[in-house]
Amino acid sequence: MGTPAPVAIAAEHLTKWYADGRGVHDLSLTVPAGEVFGLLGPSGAGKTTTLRMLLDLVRPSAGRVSVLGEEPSAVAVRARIGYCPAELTFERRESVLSLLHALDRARGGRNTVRLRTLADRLGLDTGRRARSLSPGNRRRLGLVAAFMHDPDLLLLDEPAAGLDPAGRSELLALIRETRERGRTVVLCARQVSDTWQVADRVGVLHEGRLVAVERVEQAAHRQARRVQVHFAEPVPRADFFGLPGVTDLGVDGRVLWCAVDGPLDPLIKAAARHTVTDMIITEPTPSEALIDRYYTAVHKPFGNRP
Ligand SMILES: Nc1ncnc2c1ncn2[C@@H]1O[C@H](COP(=O)(O)OP(=O)(O)OP(=O)(O)O)[C@@H](O)[C@H]1O
Repeated sequence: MGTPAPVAIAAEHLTKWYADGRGVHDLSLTVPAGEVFGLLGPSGAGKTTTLRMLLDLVRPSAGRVSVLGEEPSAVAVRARIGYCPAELTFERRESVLSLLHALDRARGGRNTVRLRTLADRLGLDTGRRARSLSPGNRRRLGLVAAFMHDPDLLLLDEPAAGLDPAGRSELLALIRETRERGRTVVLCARQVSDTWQVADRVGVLHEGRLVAVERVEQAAHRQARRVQVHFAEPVPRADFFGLPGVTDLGVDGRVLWCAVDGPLDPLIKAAARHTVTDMIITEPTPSEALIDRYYTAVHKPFGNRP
């Protein structure tokens, strides 16, 4: 038997109860080292609470979690994590550069070159005063602070919020490079948009429960294909009604359209009873598939637990 792959995060029945049943409930999830994991969910779903339990900023009410093989409270593990919170406020008058240098010194002072490179890449003006930064620049500063010591685990809460398209694509490039070096990234987002481009897997949180976990590349394959069939003569809709895997069926004279989840064989056999002149099959893009799975999970949990 081979050596098991290292695990970055192992959560078992992780729970944080707030009043009125809010919080995070019974979350079990394993994130292997070297994975980019997207935690998706609408506002209030429990994304931030989950990250805060990984950081020991919130203590679980029940269940347990290990981070990089340790308890989240272990001092040694803190230095190996980079965290960019969703909300960033800076009260200090000093410049962005002084702030970053102070943070670097606190971490052992080895990353002055890397912090400048990161600031340049993300377009952060390090001469400005930290407390006068725009929301987009606060996000850039938070990202530089999270990435600059090249941590083993990055926890990024809404990392693309407030960034312009150039900043977003630089962030995605940074996340990809981070994964190539074997680091682990967990990113939380309300929207699927950027996440599918960079995540290996996504999990969907809904009302504090992890209702789906899916590999991004599999989401597209598991999604129904759209099929359009053209016939030489008009066909009756009844000939195609109730075929296994066929939904959203429509027939208008000589054209039939539908969605097919699973084998195409039943549809092809039914169509072959008529003269087929054309057949067009479209696969959903990973983005369309994920958005669809996401909304299915949030509105009708499908129980695909990790
Ligand atoms: N300190 C707290 N006291 C009471 N309830 C809280 C506390 N922190 C979070 N909650 C509640 O727990 C639930 C999950 O909140 P959380 O901030 O984790 O969600 P989220 O998915 O990160 O949302 P958003 O996308 O809006 O940041 C929400 O209903 C929230 O109101």
